[in-house]
Amino acid sequence: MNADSMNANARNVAVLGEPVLTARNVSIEYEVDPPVKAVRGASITLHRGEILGLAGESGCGKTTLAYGLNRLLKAPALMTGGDVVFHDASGDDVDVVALDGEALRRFRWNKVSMVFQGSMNSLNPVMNVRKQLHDVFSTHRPEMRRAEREARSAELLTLVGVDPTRLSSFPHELSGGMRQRVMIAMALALDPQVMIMDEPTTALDVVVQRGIIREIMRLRERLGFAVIFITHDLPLLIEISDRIAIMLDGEIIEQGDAEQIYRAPGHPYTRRLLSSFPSLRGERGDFIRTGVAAGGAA
Ligand SMILES: Nc1ncnc2c1ncn2[C@@H]1O[C@H](COP(=O)(O)OP(=O)(O)OP(=O)(O)O)[C@@H](O)[C@H]1O
Repeated sequence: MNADSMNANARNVAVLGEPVLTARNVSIEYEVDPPVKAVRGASITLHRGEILGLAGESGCGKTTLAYGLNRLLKAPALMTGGDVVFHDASGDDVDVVALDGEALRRFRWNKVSMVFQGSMNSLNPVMNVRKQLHDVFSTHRPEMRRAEREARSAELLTLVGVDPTRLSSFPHELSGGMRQRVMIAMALALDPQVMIMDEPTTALDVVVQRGIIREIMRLRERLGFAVIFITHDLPLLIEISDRIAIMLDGEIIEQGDAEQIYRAPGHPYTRRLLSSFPSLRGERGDFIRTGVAAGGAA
C-alpha cells in the first residue's frame, strides 16, 4: 500500500465510525460425531464503507463465520449462540439471527451479498449472462421492466470491467476472470450495503487477481459498500484493508487497524502469521508497495 492510499484508508476509518454489521459472541458448530466447534464466541464490527480483512490459516473457521453472518449455514452447521445485527442505512436495526422466510430472502443479496470461494463455477452453464442477471431482478425487483433490467445488467457489467456485449455470452465463452467479474456484478446487482467476499480471486492467476481486486477497491470507493474480505493472502489483506481481524481455532484473537496489526501485532499468533510471509518486510520493514490500491486497469 502506498502512503497516499494508507492515508486515505486512515481517513476513511476516522470518518466511518458508524457500524453497518455487528456480530457478538457468535458460535457455530457442525453437528457431526464428534461435533466440530468451528466458530467460538466470535465478535466483529464492520463499519460503513470499510474493508475488514479476515485472516487465519485454513480450517480456522473463516468461511463458516461468513456464512453465519449472512444466514447461509446449512445442516449440519448450526449457530449455537450469539447475535448478528445489521444496521440499515434507513436507521433500522435488523436482528439477522431472527430473520426467516420472506424477510430472510429479502435481506440476503439486498442488504448483504456474498461472493463465494470458486463462485465463478456456479454460473449456470446453460444460461447466458443476460438471463442470469435478469433472473436476479425478476426475483428481487419484480416491478422492474424488461428495458430497465437490460439497462441495469449492461451497467453492472461495465462497472466490473466486462464489455456489455458479453450479456449474450454463455459461461464457457468467458475466461475465469470474466466469470468471477460477472459473479461480482451479480453480488452488486441490488446495491447491497455489505459484500462478503470469500477468497474471491484465489482460483485465478496473479495478474487477473490483481485486476479484480483493483476493481473491487474502485467500486467500493464509488458505491460505498462495506466489505468483509476473506483470504489466506495476508500481504494482500494488509494492503487493501482498513481493519483486519485475525482468526485462530474458531476465535477472533485480534482485531484492529491494518497498519496497527502490521506494525504492532498484539497476539503471538499474529506475529507468527506475519513472519510466515517474508515478502511483508521490505528493507525498511515498510509496507509492500504493489500498487493494488493505487489503480490502473487490469
Ligand atoms: N460440513 C462440515 N462438517 C463438519 N465439519 C466441517 C464442515 N465444514 C467445515 N467443517 C470444519 O469446520 C472448521 C472450519 O472450517 P472453515 O471452512 O470455516 O474454515 P476456513 O478458515 O474457511 O478454511 P479455508 O480457508 O480452508 O476455507 C474446520 O475444522 C472444518 O474441517
